[in-house]
Amino acid sequence: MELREYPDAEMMMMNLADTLAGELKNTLLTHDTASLAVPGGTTPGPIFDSLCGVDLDWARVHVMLTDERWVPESSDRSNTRLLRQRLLVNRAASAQYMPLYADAPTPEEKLPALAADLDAALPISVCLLGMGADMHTASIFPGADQLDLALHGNDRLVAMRAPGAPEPRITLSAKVLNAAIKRHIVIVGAEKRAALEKAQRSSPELAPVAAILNGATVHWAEK
Ligand SMILES: O=C(O)[C@H](O)[C@@H](O)[C@H](O)[C@H](O)COP(=O)(O)O
Repeated sequence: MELREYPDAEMMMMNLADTLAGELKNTLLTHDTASLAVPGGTTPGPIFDSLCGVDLDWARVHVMLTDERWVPESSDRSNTRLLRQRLLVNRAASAQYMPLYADAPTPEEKLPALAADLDAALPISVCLLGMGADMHTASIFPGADQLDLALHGNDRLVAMRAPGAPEPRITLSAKVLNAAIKRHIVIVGAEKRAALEKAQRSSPELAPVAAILNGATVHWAEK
């Protein structure tokens, strides 16, 4: 794992948007399409604000989430809603979005169809992940009902319920995340930095982010 420290979060977000854009451009030089996986939550909005204005051939880019909360787009909790507001706009409006949600009461009902659709966009070219202070990443939470499958199984997508998550989730598995050609993790604040350090000394069962640190670049700013 490589750790990049930044003087402040604003600079980090702009710098990271440039890095992701450069990696997507490089991928498009040698491939017909590229894929970008991004987290939801509260951290990545400013990255999306910069990235959506980048001049690249977005029509050849598949965009997906690393994980989704099982709620419709009308909910404030929907990660898709965040993407539609802040990433899939401006130049990036022509990207091909691959949703991890479909209208059904539970994720299990739609899992096979959503996983089959993802195939066209795998392996992920550029993957950005967030991390919670409880050391979850994507929706791979400590104590989740399908933790073992998400960490060690061959499935691309896993439906999860976890004590730390208010609604059912659907997440890319560690296998898919680790197959990404470029992997970045973005965290802000002293609490998450301490959690990252703890995760480096822990097993993935207790600290799921540990499962995807090898080969990743972690970007951190205190505030
Ligand atoms: O849907 C989600 O919640 C995310 O994809 C999740 O994995 C997120 O990245 C972390 O929980 C960090 O969230 P914050 O950025 O809000 O701290």
